[in-house]
Amino acid sequence: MARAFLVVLDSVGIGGAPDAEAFGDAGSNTLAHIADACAAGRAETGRSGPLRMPHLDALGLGAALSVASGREVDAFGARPQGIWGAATEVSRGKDTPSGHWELAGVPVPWDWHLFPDTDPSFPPDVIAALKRAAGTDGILGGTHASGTEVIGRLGAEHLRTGWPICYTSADSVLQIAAHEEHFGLDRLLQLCRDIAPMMHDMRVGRVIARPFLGTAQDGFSRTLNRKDLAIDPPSPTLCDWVADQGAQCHAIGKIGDIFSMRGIADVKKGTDADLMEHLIAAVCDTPDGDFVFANFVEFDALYGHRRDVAGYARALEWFDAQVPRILAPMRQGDLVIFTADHGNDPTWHGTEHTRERVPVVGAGMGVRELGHVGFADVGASIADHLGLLSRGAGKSFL
Ligand SMILES: O=P(O)(O)O[C@H]1O[C@H](CO)[C@@H](O)[C@H]1O
Ligand SMILES: [Mn+2]
Ligand SMILES: [Mn+2]
Repeated sequence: MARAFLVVLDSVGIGGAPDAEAFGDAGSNTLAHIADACAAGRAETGRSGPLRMPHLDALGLGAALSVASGREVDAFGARPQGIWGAATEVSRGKDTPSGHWELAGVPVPWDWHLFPDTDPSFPPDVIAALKRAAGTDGILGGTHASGTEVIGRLGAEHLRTGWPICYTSADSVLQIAAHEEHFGLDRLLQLCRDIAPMMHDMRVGRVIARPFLGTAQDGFSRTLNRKDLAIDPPSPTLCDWVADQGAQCHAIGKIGDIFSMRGIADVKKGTDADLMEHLIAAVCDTPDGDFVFANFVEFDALYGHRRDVAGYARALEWFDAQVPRILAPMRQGDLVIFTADHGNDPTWHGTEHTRERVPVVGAGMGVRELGHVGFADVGASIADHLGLLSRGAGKSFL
C-alpha cells in the first residue's frame, strides 16, 4: 500500500509569481538570489563558494527554478531524475497558513485582517483587551516590528514594567513576546489563548507567543517555546481527508499549529536538526496508508526574516546533504514531495515574506516534468496517491 510524505522547506520560493507586483515583490526570487550571492562570493560566513544542493537538484530543483522564473543557475543543472514543477498560489496571502492550507487542497477564501503599519497598529479595543487579559496597565510595542529587533529594543523595559511586548508584521498576526521567567511562560501562553478568539473573529490568522530569555546586559534571545494559535482552516484539508478514511496524518514541526491539530494524529517538534531525525524515523516506521506532513521552519525564521543570506545558504546545503538519508529508506509505492509555502528572499528589502512560486520536486512517480501546477494540486495528488475520496480544489498530477 502507498504512503506519502510532504516536506515543506518553509519560504524556499523560486520566483516568478504572476501576482508578485501586487505584493511589492516583483523580481524577488529566494533560491536564485541566494545562488547568485553564493556564486559572487557574498555568502562566505560558515560556508564558501557556489551553492551546493546536488541531491535536490538531481530530483529536479534547478529545472523547477527554470520553470518558475526562467532562471538558469550555474550551481544547478543536473538532468532531473524525479518529478519537477513550479506551483503558483491563488490565496491572497503570502503567509504560512495560506500556503500550507492551499498545499493541503484548501485555498483561503477570505481576505486576512492586516494591522496597518502605523503607530499604533492596533485599535483601542484590541489594546484594551490585551491589557485586560495580561492584567497590566499597558502594553509595549504595538507596531509592526521584527521579533528579534523588538526584544532587543524593549526587553529591558519589559522586565521593568512587566508589560507584554505586542507587535505585528505584513502577515495577519498578533505576536506577543514576554520573558519566560519574569513574565512566565504559562502566563504568556494563557494570554495568547485568551486573546485568540477575538483575533480569529477579526480574521487575524494567528496569535503567536514569542517567549524569550536573557538579560539587558547579555542580550535577549527567543526560545524554542514559540506557540502559534491559528484560526481553523476554512474547510477540511488533506489531513482531515486522511483521518476520515481511517489512516493517520503524522505532523513534524509546525504543522500541528498551522492546522489547529485538525485531522492530525501526532506531532514531533524540535529544531530543524531534530525534525530531520524525526522525518527519517518516520520514513522507516510509518505504516502503509499513512501521510507524513513536515515543515522545516528555520530557513524562514532564522535566515529569511533576518535577511541572512549566508545563513540561508548554509541551511539549504545542510538540508540537501540530508536528502539521501530521507530517500534511502523509502519503500516501493511511496511518494515524497519537497515544496515550500511562500518566499522569503534574504536579498530583498524589509524583513517580510516575498510572493513567489514554489518548487514541487519529488520521488516515487518516475521521471516527469509537471510544468506549472497549483498549490492545491499537491494536496489532490497526495490524496490520489493514497486513494482518498476527497481531492479538494486541486487536480491530481499523478
Ligand atoms: O520577526 P518575527 O517575530 O520572526 O516575525 C516573523 O514571524 C511571523 C510568523 O511567521 C511573521 O509574521 C514574521 O513577521
Ligand atoms: Mn512559512
Ligand atoms: Mn515567516
